[in-house]
Amino acid sequence: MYDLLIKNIDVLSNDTTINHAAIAIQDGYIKFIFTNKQDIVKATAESTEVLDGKGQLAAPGLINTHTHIAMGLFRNYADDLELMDWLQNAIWPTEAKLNDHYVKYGTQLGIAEMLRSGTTTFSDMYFFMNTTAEEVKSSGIRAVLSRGLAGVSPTANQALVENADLYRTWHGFDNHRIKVLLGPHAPYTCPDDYMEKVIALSKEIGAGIHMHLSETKGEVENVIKATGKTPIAHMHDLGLFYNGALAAHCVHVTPEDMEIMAENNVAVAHNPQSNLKLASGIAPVPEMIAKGITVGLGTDGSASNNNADMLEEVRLAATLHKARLYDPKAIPAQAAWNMGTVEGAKALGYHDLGVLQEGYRADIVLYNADQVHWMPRYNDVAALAYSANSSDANTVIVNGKILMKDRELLTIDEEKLKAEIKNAQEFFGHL
Ligand SMILES: CSC[C@H]1O[C@@H](n2cnc3c(O)ncnc32)[C@H](O)[C@@H]1O
Ligand SMILES: [Zn+2]
Repeated sequence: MYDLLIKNIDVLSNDTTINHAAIAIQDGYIKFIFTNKQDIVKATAESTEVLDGKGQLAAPGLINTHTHIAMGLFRNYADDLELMDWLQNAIWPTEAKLNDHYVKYGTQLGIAEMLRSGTTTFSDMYFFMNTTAEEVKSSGIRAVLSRGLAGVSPTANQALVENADLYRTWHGFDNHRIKVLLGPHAPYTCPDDYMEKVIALSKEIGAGIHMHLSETKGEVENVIKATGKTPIAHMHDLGLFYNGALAAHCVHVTPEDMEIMAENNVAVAHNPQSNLKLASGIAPVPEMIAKGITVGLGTDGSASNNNADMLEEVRLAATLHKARLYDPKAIPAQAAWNMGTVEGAKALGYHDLGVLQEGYRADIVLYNADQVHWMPRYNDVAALAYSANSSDANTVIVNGKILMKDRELLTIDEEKLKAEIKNAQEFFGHL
């Protein structure tokens, strides 16, 4: 018996579209992709639920490797500022007013937005993460959660305890639908003695690391001034990369940094929209990929993006580097799509996610491809990278479960959510 069969569907598997196929799902995995008519008739009789995918393209769900998802609460709140001004004078004073209630609805807002735009996994770094985990559990989305850690904070040691508790409670939940990492925020908030505690904790409990690194020129200059080394080289010398790491941004990295990253399994979360909007710069992504570094895509928070739409990041990744290098092949459509899916999955430690293939996890988006802006259908990867709208995502499946059907969210009460976000806006007020 199959739990779910999606039939009459075109399936994007790697770089090829398989027409008139059926996807059989069992226990959260893609069991078979059938093309033979008789097999499909038989599987239909053997399935608990059958979805008709007529006119739709099944593609892997998008994977957001770096966000602060509850920051949707501060969307369009403080714009047109560079990173440190934005953090110190707008965001951090406002975040001081956060509590479980607001993080709950901020997280729900982000999950609703992600599901509606075809994202099925997100990697988050924020506060009140037990609440975030509860929202991930109830919504059905996949997530890798890190409790943000700042060594300069009065609650720095308590935050370490909370991150360890988060790991012990949630890591591995629902066949690794939830994973947990440690989240040291950045070199400018985590002094060396604190980083040593983070590394020791990582070794003690076996948790991986997620950290902002080399985001701005100023950050790199300050670390060089203090240590004589770049942030990447300095963190390497402290031992942070003993078991790899997920590094967000890496905009200002040297060829020597890239060697360290490649040799030490440091994966990158590239956030092109946030880096542009905060005027941080453009990460040397083609150069990193050429060195063998795994690069996924992220939105960063919706206060610096200002949305959680991963299809926009795929498009930017495919176009930005062409213009920077005057090279139309710098990041081809397929490479950008892979960064938004299977490469992002690898960056988060999932090696059976991000491709529609037998034996892979069943995180699937059905796009309504029977629309004029998809036609003619020469190349579906190019369509996704260059022509599609994220609202073309019609039905979303995570871990074999349908979370959005015909654009209706099945696990989130959107009317209640919108009312709660209006209340939150009143609470936080204007700057
Ligand atoms: C300690 S929880 C995460 C922390 O990070 C802040 N943040 C949001 N966007 C960025 C960014 O681009 N670089 C560095 N820090 C960022 C967020 O507001 C939280 O305070
Ligand atoms: Zn960030």
